[in-house]
Amino acid sequence: MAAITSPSTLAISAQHVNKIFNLKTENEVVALENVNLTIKPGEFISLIGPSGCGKSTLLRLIADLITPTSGDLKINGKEPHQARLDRDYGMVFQAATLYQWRSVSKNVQLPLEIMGYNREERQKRAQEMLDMVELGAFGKHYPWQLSGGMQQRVSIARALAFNPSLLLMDEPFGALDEFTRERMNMELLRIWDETQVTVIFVTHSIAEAVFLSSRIVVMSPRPGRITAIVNNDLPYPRNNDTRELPQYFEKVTEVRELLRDAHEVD
Ligand SMILES: Nc1ncnc2c1ncn2[C@@H]1O[C@H](COP(=O)(O)OP(=O)(O)OP(=O)(O)O)[C@@H](O)[C@H]1O
Repeated sequence: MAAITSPSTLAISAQHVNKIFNLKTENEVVALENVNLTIKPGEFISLIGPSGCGKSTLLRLIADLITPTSGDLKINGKEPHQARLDRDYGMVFQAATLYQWRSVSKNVQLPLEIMGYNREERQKRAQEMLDMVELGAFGKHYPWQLSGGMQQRVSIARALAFNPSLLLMDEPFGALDEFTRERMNMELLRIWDETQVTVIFVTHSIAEAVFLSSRIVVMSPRPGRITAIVNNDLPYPRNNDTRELPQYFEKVTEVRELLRDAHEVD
């Protein structure tokens, strides 16, 4: 089931969003302070910043895994809870979180099973998704028979199986070697282009953020704030040649300096 969104609706609208953990206790942590961010459908947004600046917290607020302490947050114009019920997003984490005792195809089918698709529909859709991530021949394999990069591709196939309008990714390639990571970056851009999904991507890597994103959200810690939003007009489609462009290096330097400034404020 596709998440139906009118083209004019923002994918994400965050206005004055605050998140304080352990409010009014001695362990109080201001994880996010006055976050204002709007994301249009089809954008590729990276969240970047040092450890503890609230990147995962922002993603978890969007996914309705936690709720804001104050402020207004809408997903496709809806409350996060409603967006969750409507399955507006799929999620991919750093660890592939696949069920080792289920075949690759059965892992991709899992959300469809929960949503009540019949067996034939599930199998057809899982095969389409596995073809998309170039694992069409691996449906009968088990996750433990696949490399880390292949397992993450299965996670992406599963997250997109029910055609969500948003894909939330929390350091999905952080555990992969540099070479696999660069290949996965290119695969992800191809999938983004094919599906037109809106991506929100958490990363520690400046190079990854610049290669992938149409905009980069720079954050600083204690309290977690957005300190800059960088437009990235490097042309798509991007490929290995993109990484050699002078504009690519300029953008990497720009983001690095913004991160350094954000840290110095701390
Ligand atoms: N459930 C929680 N209870 C208390 N504090 C929390 C909780 N979750 C996160 N925090 C705190 O909120 C702040 C932001 O954490 P968050 O995990 O969002 O940062 P991050 O930028 O994703 O970090 P990293 O890059 O290390 O994953 C941190 O200070 C963290 O300790």
